Amino acid sequence: WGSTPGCGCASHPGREGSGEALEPPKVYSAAESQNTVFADVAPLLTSLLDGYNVCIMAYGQTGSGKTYTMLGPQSEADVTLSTEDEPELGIIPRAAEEVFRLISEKPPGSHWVEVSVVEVYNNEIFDLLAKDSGGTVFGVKRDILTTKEGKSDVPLTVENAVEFLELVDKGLQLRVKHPTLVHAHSSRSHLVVTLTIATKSISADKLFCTFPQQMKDDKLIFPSRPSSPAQFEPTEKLKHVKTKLQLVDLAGSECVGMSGVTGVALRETSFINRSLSALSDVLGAIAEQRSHIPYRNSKLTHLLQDSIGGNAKLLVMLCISPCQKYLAESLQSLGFGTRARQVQRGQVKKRNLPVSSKSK
Ligand SMILES: Nc1ncnc2c1ncn2[C@@H]1O[C@H](COP(=O)(O)OP(=O)(O)OP(=O)(O)O)[C@@H](O)[C@H]1O
Repeated sequence: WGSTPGCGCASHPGREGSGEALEPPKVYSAAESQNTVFADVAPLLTSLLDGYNVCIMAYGQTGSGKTYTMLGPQSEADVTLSTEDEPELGIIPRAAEEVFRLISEKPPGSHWVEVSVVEVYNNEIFDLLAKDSGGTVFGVKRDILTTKEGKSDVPLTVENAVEFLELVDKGLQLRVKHPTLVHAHSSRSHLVVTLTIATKSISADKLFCTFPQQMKDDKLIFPSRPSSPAQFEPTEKLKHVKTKLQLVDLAGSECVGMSGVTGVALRETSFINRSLSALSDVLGAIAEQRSHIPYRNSKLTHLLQDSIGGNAKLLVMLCISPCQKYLAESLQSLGFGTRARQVQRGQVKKRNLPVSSKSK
């Protein structure tokens, strides 16, 4: 059937809890360009370099335009993010380009980027970038290794947006897709692309230095002695502060009667619907400020814990079908969006300041 609107509404919990009224959700028509949508998304990426974890996710019924919104047009024959489709590229490639542009404005060597591409399929996490001994990429099942540093998967370092796109392309070849009655190229898994930005930073009690410094081998080098008494260790070891951008193309919420799935696909649908309902429960628990947030009820919410809970900013793109036939599904998606907008948190805290702003 005809394609869908890249309809989206944004939830910015970062402003909530401050008593400030929320902006009404933005609505985009099907004809709106990817460029216009991204122009509204881009400011959130500045927060990433300011020390916040950020999550941008697309939610909606199967076939409603989530993959188009997050990645760009995909066909069975070609799932690559071709630069020929540049005007149609979605949020993920554009976000990577913007992150590297922002980093290029920082002191050389002060930031680096690690990437992981995983899919959550039937409540299991598969690393789509893992290689076998011959160097061939294949999906490997992973456990979530959540640590205090927020490292929850196995990342690779990338130097620029082109390297990033090459990795995402490789991962996309392995993503599980099956035809359904609603969508011929239906994604059967949640795709989670994570960019971890590591920033060299000094500890808070060593912030008095106001003269030029350089970095070498993770040490601060001071070219001359300060005139005031030493308020720092000249060879103070730098801390690496990590913030995380998680870009999520969720599998579609699906009514079995409509999609006509049976067998393996029916099992997939059941896992998809259960994990989406776990995600909704987590947002509900955060919104109600419950003491226990059920992140561990599904691998999806566990994987996203750092970027939807705690000190994080979340943007939800809701994809809504223009077809009257799918009214019930559209209302269900709007219900999810309403829940996301109700999330109330205290003042969002930055993880730390990057070295460039601290040393001014
Ligand atoms: N705004 C748009 N402009 C042009 N084409 C679009 C737009 N949104 C979606 N499409 C097209 O509609 C079809 C379905 O979109 P898409 O694959 O993004 O759906 P989906 O929500 O990811 O589905 P599923 O959950 O089943 O994977 C695709 O052919 C896609 O290219």
